Amino acid sequence: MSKFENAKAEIVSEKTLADQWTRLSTFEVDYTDSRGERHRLKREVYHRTPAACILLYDPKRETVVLVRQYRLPARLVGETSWMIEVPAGLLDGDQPEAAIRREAMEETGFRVRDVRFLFKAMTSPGSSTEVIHFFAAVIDTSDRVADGGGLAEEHEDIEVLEVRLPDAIVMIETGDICDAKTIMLLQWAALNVASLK
Ligand SMILES: Nc1nc2c(ncn2[C@@H]2O[C@H](COP(=O)(O)OP(=O)(O)O[C@H]3O[C@H](CO)[C@@H](O)[C@H](O)[C@@H]3O)[C@@H](O)[C@H]2O)c(=O)[nH]1
Ligand SMILES: [Mg+2]
Repeated sequence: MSKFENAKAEIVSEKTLADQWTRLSTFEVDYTDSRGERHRLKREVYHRTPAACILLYDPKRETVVLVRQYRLPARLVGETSWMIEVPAGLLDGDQPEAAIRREAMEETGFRVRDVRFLFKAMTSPGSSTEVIHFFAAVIDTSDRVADGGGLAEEHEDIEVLEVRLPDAIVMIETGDICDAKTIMLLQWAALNVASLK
């Protein structure tokens, strides 16, 4: 039996603090803790919309397709501003699989054939509603039908990289790759490379 069997949480108020690119709100929650004591908690939530990301793996060359782009928050914590990540994007109202096919094409120029859903994950559950759907697809050089690079009208400026999987794993250790969804997919690839054919 969990210690939270008798715990309870009831939202009593929500106030929007900012409502531009992403809504930020503050909540009051009446929380009855595991000892039966009641407290009023304050919690700020960043209402991120769902997203999807994908491991694109070429088994013949043992390479993964990664993208590099400007990420302001990375710079604010002292990381490089041009982060290396797996292709990813917001669902923008589409189903996760349709969205990741679209993003793979826009960002990398790869037309993916069979897409495998792996899992979904909340990326920062203490403060953000963000849920990312994780996918994998096997690709080869003939699947690259465009340059990628992102949408010019959204000022996306994306570099497409093809990196050998063992080198990408080393880049996690050196800190050259420090994006969580990318680390998760590369580690999944390292564990499951035999099933990617
Ligand atoms: N106007 C405006 N545009 C923004 C802002 N923030 C991002 N954008 C634009 O919104 C678009 C989002 O591109 P997507 O490819 O759909 O999303 P993403 O940024 O790659 O998101 C993925 O990575 C993020 C960082 O790891 C994840 O947070 C997200 O869930 C997803 O996985 C880009 O064109 C970007 O320039 C903003 O504050 N204002
Ligand atoms: Mg993107």
